[in-house]
Amino acid sequence: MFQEDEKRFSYEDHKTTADWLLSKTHHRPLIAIICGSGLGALADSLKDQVSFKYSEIPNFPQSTVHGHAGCLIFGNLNGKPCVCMKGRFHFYEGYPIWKVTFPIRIFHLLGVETIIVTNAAGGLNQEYKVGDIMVIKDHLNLPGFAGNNPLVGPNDERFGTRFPSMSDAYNADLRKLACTVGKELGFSDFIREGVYCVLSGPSFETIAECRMLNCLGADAVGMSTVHEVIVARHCGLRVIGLSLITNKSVMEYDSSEKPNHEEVLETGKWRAEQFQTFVSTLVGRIELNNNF
Ligand SMILES: O=P(O)(O)O[C@H]1O[C@H](CO)[C@@H](O)[C@H]1O
Ligand code: HPA
Repeated sequence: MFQEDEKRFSYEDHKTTADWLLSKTHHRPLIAIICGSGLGALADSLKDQVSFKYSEIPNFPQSTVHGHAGCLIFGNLNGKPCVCMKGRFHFYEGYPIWKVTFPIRIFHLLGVETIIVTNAAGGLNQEYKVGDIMVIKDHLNLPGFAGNNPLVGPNDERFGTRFPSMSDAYNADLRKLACTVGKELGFSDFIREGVYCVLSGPSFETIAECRMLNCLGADAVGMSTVHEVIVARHCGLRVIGLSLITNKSVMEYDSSEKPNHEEVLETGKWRAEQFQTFVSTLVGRIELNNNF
């Protein structure tokens, strides 16, 4: 399970990447956004863009999944200075978990205060429909139960404490704001609040696994986000998570439905405009430098 043959990045390695980026752009982002599968169009709405391919950024991993372009984009969204990952890294791509979460500490060193983590997810909650947007209330870190937590290993106090709390992982004020913004936009019919569960993937869940996860309290399931959130909270970032329900999890043995990545990307395209409006309006309303 652990892929620890590579040397971990030190604090200084992270500084090298952050300083390189700061020397190449005049932008000083306070909000970071991670685009989930098929949700990369979100990054295109940034104004005054400065963009870097992951391949040109020192120490950055590469995106290998269809629907994850592999660009870091700086710019303004609804008047707020942002940096946007158009493409994230997943454990199933073969990266050690500390590499999957590497960009989060870079955001921290760039001066980011708040992170918006988005993903595509399967809907376990039987009331959820394809196209619903779930504001993440909490998570289940199933790989973490087996010791796969991105904070395993030596702790560098310059990033954060050895034992960070996760009981407040998803900021309550931001969750409330997201629900208010959803109502104001007339999106109430498809805005939900629920629990996201991460699995390592890349295989989708079996029917028995979906049933089990739902019994455990998960409303949606995916293969990302949680590790990023743990590292973000460790270094003091404020977090809001949004899942686009791209497919219904298969819960019945007589169903002929099969989850697939094409459907995930298609739903992303179908909901793209409203998803962008939602995130952009939310960004416009986030208060910055407020000592949360
Ligand atoms: O979580 P994101 O990156 O949005 O992608 C989700 O979609 C892919 C499966 O279709 C998996 O990578 C899953 O995690
Ligand atoms: N399962 C896991 N990850 C996913 C799914 C799913 O059904 N849909 C999108 N990402």
